[in-house]
Order: sequence, then structure tokens, then C-alpha cells
Amino acid sequence: MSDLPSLSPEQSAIVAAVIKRQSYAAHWLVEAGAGTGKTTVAVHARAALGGQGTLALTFSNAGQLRFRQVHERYFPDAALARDAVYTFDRLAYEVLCGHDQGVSYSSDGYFTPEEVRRGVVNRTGHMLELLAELVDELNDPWEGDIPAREDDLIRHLELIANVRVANVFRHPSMQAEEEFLDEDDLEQRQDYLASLDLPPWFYDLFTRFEQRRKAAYHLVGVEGAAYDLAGDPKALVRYLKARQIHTILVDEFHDTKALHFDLLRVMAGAGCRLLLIGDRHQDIFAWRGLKPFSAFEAASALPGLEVLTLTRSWRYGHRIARIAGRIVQQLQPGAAVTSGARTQQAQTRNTSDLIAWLGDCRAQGVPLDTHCAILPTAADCMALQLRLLDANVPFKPVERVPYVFHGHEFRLLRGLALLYGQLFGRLPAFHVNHVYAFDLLLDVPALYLDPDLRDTLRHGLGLNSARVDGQRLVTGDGAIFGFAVAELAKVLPAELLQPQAWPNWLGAAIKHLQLHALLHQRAQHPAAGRQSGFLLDAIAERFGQTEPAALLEHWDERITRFMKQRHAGALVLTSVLHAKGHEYEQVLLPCGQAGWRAHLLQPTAPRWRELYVAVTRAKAGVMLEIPTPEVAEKAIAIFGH
Ligand SMILES: Nc1ncnc2c1ncn2[C@@H]1O[C@H](COP(=O)(O)OP(=O)(O)OP(=O)(O)O)[C@@H](O)[C@H]1O
Repeated sequence: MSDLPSLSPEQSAIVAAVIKRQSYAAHWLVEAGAGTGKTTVAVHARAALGGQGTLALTFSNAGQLRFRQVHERYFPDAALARDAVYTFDRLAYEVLCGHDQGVSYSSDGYFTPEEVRRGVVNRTGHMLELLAELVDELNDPWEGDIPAREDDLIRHLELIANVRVANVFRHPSMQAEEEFLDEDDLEQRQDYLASLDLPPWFYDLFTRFEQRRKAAYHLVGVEGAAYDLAGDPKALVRYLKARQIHTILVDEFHDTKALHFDLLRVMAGAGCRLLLIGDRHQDIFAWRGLKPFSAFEAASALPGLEVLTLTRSWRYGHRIARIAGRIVQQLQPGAAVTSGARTQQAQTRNTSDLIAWLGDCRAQGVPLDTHCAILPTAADCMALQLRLLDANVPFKPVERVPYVFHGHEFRLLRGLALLYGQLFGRLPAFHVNHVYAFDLLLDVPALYLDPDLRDTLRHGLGLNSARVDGQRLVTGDGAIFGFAVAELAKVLPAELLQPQAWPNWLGAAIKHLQLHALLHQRAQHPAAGRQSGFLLDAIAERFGQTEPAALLEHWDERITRFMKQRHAGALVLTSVLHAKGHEYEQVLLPCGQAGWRAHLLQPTAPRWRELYVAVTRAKAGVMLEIPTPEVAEKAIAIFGH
């Protein structure tokens, strides 16, 4: 007998509604809290419809994977076809490339299978080349306003992707040609870009990049293909008709942005019924370049919409449900609450010092791999790693959260320690990591480094060589490296050439080289920029305690030891964005400078939503760190005593 849980009556009622209604005008919106079984219901609805003619869509790859996993769990004998569940972008790619059946659905047929085979579709590498050329041209008359190193270009591509999904540049005022705009119009356009945290040069970059990409006959690649499909809606209609698709299931509906909703409108217009499933309080995307968009409001205008709900969480019991409920009330007073089973064991605990508590667990041999520390940003995760390293607690960052010693903050400071050694002491023994740090320093704008000199230094160190398996073959030569550092030291601002004690010099260098501003500018969104600045300060504080040459040797030895010692019982570490869609036995919420402190002390709607997502990942327990009475006062209102 299967030990799988059967659907609850309210879950079954949704599945029944979807299969009973025959009207093509009808759509359903299932608005339900975290852990209520939204994905589970979507999977069952698909199965009940027989699979044929049904297409499931998610926003993220993680969501698509989760849909497949739940399907496999419940229906192990009915393998899910490749084209049964797609992300919006993957669907668009399939439609525009006619990949499956050798058919081109596109109106002008510009992506035939033959062309796809010949590689007209861009990989990120092509896009970067195109962008690098463009930035080079645009930068000439503007004296290099647009940052141009490779990781800057990658970030520009991300920004371009964000404004695509927000449909920012499909707005008529954005499309008008510059020469037809008067000064007021231009000013409005700039204000609008600034309101999305986009730099003034972004308009030119985006529009020209899109023109070139299209002229070069290139599709965006899978990521971002939805943008091209929205410009070619008939292709989508042809695809739906050819495959006789009549029902679209959208899981993670809360992540649907303006662009995706445009595609849903096209699908509804083509006669498809939509089943939209989401939790409005889990909408936590707030990247640069995204304008606010409520998928739920947009859905409410669909003709023949029936709104359904799920009221009980199956992930966690009543205690965690109560915390989640209090957060929801902050966001939407009077909103229906999601309940949790009274019988389900769930603990909500707190501690004044999470790291000390973890250290105790470790000392007692308690494995920590069922515990996941969730933090607001990746920079927060990296700052927490410093505390964990200090306390010798093993940890494992998951998804795309980097190790702190691979981050820009750490590398920039390593670079400063090298410069100090060169100027006033001795250069530490050569280590290849020094070269990566040096590479970042070369691009600090406040150094005003001559581009030719920068190129020569990079070339000497192998930093311009081609990548092999994502890595460059840098030159591991201490003599060349010493020469490069000496050259860079010569162009430092005068204030930094005066001898000063190490920690004071470090502080002065951070200030004169405007590293906080640099990190802010590099971050994907303002909160991440702030946290990145805090992280820089936290590392600087530790670096300031040891003389530079010994400092780097000490850290390299420490890092090597840590990497060797990682083992299965390590604490999982992730950011709230990456935790979405996942569940963990125990969720830990650190509240130091890196953590949820600002969310509790200065809450805003986006912060409440992030806290809600973090809390609702827990199956069996939530532990909150309460380091100060000030935090305690606010925390009690939400987390109880
Ligand atoms: N009827 C049920 N009986 C028992 N467990 C269930 C039931 N429905 C769902 N679950 C379990 O509850 C948990 C949450 O389910 P699911 O992931 O489908 O919820 P969700 O609403 O999509 O979550 P999220 O809001 O995080 O996206 C899973 O562990 C799932 O197996």
C-alpha cells in the first residue's frame, strides 16, 4: 500500500473544479498560503486532466524541477514528458525554434531548425561579445561611464533581462526616438529609469543592444526567450493549436511578471483555460530594473475567473502557522489565515547567540545538516560565514551562494593587503588567489588607471587569456606579480602613499578608493549593496587585527583547512531567494547585522514578504536569534514568547 498522503477535501475540490468545468471562458486562480500543497494540487490537476492538452508552466528552473519531483513521487509509473512542464522562457524557446517537431511557428520563420543547428541562437558568450563591442563604442564619447570588465558585462546582461521581464522598454515613451522627444520627455525618461535604480546610460545600452541582437538574427537564448515571444504572439498561438493545448497550469504564479502575464493573455485569447496557483505574499523579486507588477491584480481582470483557496498548511504545524499568520496580517490586515495541524510537532525557539548555540551543538556531536540558516541576501550569508569560521562550525552554502573568501569583498581587501605589503613592508609569499584579488583592484574606478597600463598588467598575469572550464590560466609567477603590484602602488592617491599603521591605512584605502560605492553599484539590488558594504567592513575588521603579510598566509591556511574538513553534518546556508520552493526540517534565522534585524526593527512590505518566505520553509522548527532587547521587543509581537 502506498504511504503517500491522499489529497485533502479542499485540495480534491480544486482538482474536481478544474476537470468538471467545460467552458472555455473559465479560468481559476488558486490563492493559498505557503505549504498548503499548491504544487501538489497542480500536479494532481494535470494528472486528472489526463496530461494530454495540458501544459504546466513555472517561472524558475527550480520550480519546474519541483513540479517534476512531486509528479514523480505521486505518479512514478507515468513519466512526465519533456514538453509537459516548462519555464516561460523554455516554452518561448521551444516555440520560436520549432525544436520538437521541426516546425517553425514564428511569423517570419526566422528560427528554422536548420538555423538553430547552425547556431543562430545565442549562448551567453555571444551576447557578451555583442555587449562588449557596444559598450566599447558607447564609452568612447562618454569617457567610460559604463563599467566594462567581464563581470560588469554579465551584470549588464542581468539588468537587461530584468527590464525585459518587466516590459519596461515596451512602453511607448521608451520606444520613441530620441530626436522626437523634447527636454521634458527626456527628463521624464531619465526619472523613470532612476526610479527603477537604472543608470542614465541604460536607455542607450538597452535599445542599441536589442537592435543589434535582432539585426544579428539572434534569439536571446533560453533565458530571456519569453521577451522575443511576446513580440511574436502569433507564434505562440500556432504552437498551442498545433499541440492542441487547452489548459495551462501556472505554478509559482506570484512570480509572474508583466512579460509573462502578456503571454498568459495570449494563451487565454487563443482559447486556453488558465489555472493559476500562487501565494501573493511570496512575491519577493525586487531586482534593479523591475517595476512593481501584481500578477493577482492582473488575473482579477480575466473574464470568467473563479477564485479558490486552500486553508491548511501541510508543511508545518499550528505554531509556525501562527507566526506566518501574524506576518501576513502585517501585509494584508484581515487576510484569511492558513492553519497548521495542532498535532504536528513544531518548535519555535530563540537564542541570544545563534553561533554559540551552533557551537554547542557541534561540541555535542549534533549533526547540523537538517538545519538551514536562511538570510535575506547572499552577502548576509557570506557575513555569517565569518562568524561560523570563527566558531569552527562546519557549513555548506547551497545554490548560488558563494563562499565568503571567493567574494569580491574579500578579494578587494586581500588586494589592499598586498598593496600595503608592497609599499611599507614585504609582499606576502605568492599565491594564485593574490592574482584574482589584484584583477579586481585593477578595475577600481577611483584608481583612474590608464587603460593601456591595465591591459599590460593583465596580460602579464595571464588575466586576458581564454577561459578553460570557466577558469583562466593565470600566470603563477611571483616575480611578474611583484612587478605588477609595484606598478599599481605607484598610481595610488597621495594620501595612501604616506606611511600609516596597517588598520588605519586599510580604513583610509577603503574610503579613498570608494569601495562601498563600488560594491553598491555592483550589487543586483540596493539591499544587497548595503549588505555587501557591511560585509566589507566585517572582513576589514578581522583583517585589521593582523599584520598584512602574516594575515594572508593565515587566511590561506585557514581556508585550505576548512575546505578539507567540510563534511556531511554541515549546516546548510542559503539566501531567502534561493530557499523559495524548498522545505527544511529546522530553519534558523540569524539576527546580527547580517540577518533579519532590519526586517524586524524597520519593517517594510518587501521585508515582511521575505521574512514570511523564510519562516514558512520550516517543517519542524524555527529558531530565531534575539541578540538585543530592542530586537526582542519587536520579535515577540511576531514570534510570540
Ligand atoms: N494532503 C496532504 N497531506 C499530507 N501532506 C501533504 C498534502 N498536501 C501536500 N502535502 C505536503 O506538504 C508539503 C507542502 O506541499 P507543496 O510543496 O505542494 O506546497 P506549496 O503550497 O506548493 O508550497 P510553497 O508555498 O512553499 O510553494 C509537502 O511536503 C507535501 O508533500
